[in-house]
Amino acid sequence: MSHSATAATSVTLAGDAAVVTSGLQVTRGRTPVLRGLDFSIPAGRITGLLGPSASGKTTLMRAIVGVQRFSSGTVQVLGLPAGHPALRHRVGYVTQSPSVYPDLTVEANVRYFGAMHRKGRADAAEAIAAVGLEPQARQKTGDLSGGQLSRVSLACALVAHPKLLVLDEPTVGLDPVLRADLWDRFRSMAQAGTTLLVSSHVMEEASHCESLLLLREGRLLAQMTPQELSRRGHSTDLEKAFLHIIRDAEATPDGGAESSGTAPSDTGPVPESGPPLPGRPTPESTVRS
Ligand SMILES: Nc1ncnc2c1ncn2[C@@H]1O[C@H](COP(=O)(O)OP(=O)(O)OP(=O)(O)O)[C@@H](O)[C@H]1O
Repeated sequence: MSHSATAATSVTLAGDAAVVTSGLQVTRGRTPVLRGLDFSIPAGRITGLLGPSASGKTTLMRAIVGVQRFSSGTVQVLGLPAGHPALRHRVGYVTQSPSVYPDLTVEANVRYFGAMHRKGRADAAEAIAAVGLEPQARQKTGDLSGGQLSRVSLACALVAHPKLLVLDEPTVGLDPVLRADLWDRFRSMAQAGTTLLVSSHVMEEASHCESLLLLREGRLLAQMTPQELSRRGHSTDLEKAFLHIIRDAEATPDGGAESSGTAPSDTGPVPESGPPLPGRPTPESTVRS
């Protein structure tokens, strides 16, 4: 067993797992993107999904929320296959590109998405306050800054009170104060029982998470706590620690992957795929290969 494989088992799962993948393989175009992932995400915690650009973070998130075909393996979300219709009101997904209607006000956008989940005015107001956009509530979304737009998108997901919230780089473009506020918000959501999966390029943000999935080239290098990352990577600087782990993995014969599989063929079976998420006005809301 490789060093990283030992680390991969070292996060203790308390209670139920919100997400469980087994042998997950995804090919996009002709490129094998996820190469056999086996892991669990603990319920009611913040799990960070970290890895270099193009390591497969977005693809993995898409598979979890049910908008990504996979070539083989399984993904269980809150006890159901990813993309199951019963998950529509229970899983929230915020993509990297804000998916909101620019001609509507912030409030109208959030109320629109809230209505799809049978949520009303008070829920919308709460979600807008949670992302610090009360002063902009009556402004047209198209007139907002990039960081504000991202927060509208987040509010549109928060309004549904999802049990699992999947966030693709939610803090990009936010100033340090807003970033800290958002992490506080994520922490209190987790304390209230929400499971959060948050991707980031910024290793410093790993310290806000209770569990980390470290991806590289479509393989799971390790699943560990930030403290373990620091210890195993021999640095309190998590970026340096991650680099150390990557180099360590490169030095092992199997690349240090927690699990790996044969790259699937383009024409391979598609045992499971899910329906689009409802109501997201974005091309992300289609199941694609
Ligand atoms: N629609 C697509 N068709 C073909 N290949 C794709 C498609 N989308 C993504 N890929 C490839 O899949 C790989 C993983 O992409 P993905 O977006 O999942 O990575 P990521 O870790 O989220 O990257 P980043 O941090 O830069 O957003 C990349 O090599 C990318 O080029």
